[in-house]
Amino acid sequence: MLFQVEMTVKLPPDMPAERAAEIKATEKAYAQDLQHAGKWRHLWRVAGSYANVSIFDVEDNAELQEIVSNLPLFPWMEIRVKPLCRHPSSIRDDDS
Ligand SMILES: O=C(O)C[C@H]1C=CC(=O)O1
Repeated sequence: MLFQVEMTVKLPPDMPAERAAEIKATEKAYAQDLQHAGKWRHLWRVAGSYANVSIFDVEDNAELQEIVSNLPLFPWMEIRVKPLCRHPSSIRDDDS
């Protein structure tokens, strides 16, 4: 199942820079592992914002919940999820 997930990160301004850097490094490793595993298909920065638009390819809602809630930045994120399905006018034969 494909989902579009929009994540907006709002770190507290008083979080020490070293702590923020540590969380971001852990987040990067987690995100890259999921990309290598094919679960996190696309990861795009929203220009001008500390936000991303991502496409996840997961088994079901429960797997998406598991992945997203384990993001190291999850406590400081606003997340919006939209389920996706194929568009009848798409010129592609599959969801690539
Ligand atoms: O930077 C972000 O958009 C937040 C988060 C998502 C992947 C990652 O490495 O950090």
